[in-house]
Amino acid sequence: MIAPIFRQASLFPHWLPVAAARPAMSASWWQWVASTDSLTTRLTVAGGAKAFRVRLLRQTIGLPRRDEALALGIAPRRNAWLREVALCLDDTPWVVARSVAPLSQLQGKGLEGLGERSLGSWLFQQPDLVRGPLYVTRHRPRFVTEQSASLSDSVWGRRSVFQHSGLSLLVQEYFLSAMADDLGLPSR
Ligand SMILES: C=C(O[C@@H]1C=C(C(=O)O)C=C[C@H]1O)C(=O)O
Repeated sequence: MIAPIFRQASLFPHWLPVAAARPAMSASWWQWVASTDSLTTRLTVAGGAKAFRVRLLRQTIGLPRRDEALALGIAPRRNAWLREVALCLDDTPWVVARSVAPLSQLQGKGLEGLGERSLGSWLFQQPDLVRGPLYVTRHRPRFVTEQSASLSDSVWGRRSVFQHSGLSLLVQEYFLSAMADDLGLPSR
């Protein structure tokens, strides 16, 4: 039984440690949200015969949101590298993601030229990669709301900070209703 406090996104804190969100989550969604290996690989496998593709929505230099700067431990009014993508199966977005990194840490990493290649595929090839704790939200991804209603129709969102060779990268991923529909996953 799901505790009543979790029924409304407005009563669910913006970001909760993943273990604290577990009572509100079905076992099937837990398998996705609490996983710490490559989401790109998981989506490719779950998609079966469907083609996996990263659709680049926006890659730019701009101000992080305040909560993003806090998560990275950087000054909120400093420009950062921002990347927003939709992870699609047969052109249907299943996940939207927004990644943020401090500009000063990007030198020599080659991320500017990543384009529609998966950031995850690159990250998980790095031998010294360390992933920080996962946090979960029921709120929708605000960064895509102006672009399309279906891109912001999320079931769960999660985020964590990756560390690799002096780079801290905040990766935020929102699992969309279209993914739940295609995979027959529950509404929560
Ligand atoms: C972190 C991963 O990378 C994925 C790919 C992303 C991209 O290309 O921008 C963004 C977030 C992820 O969903 C992963 O595969 O686990």
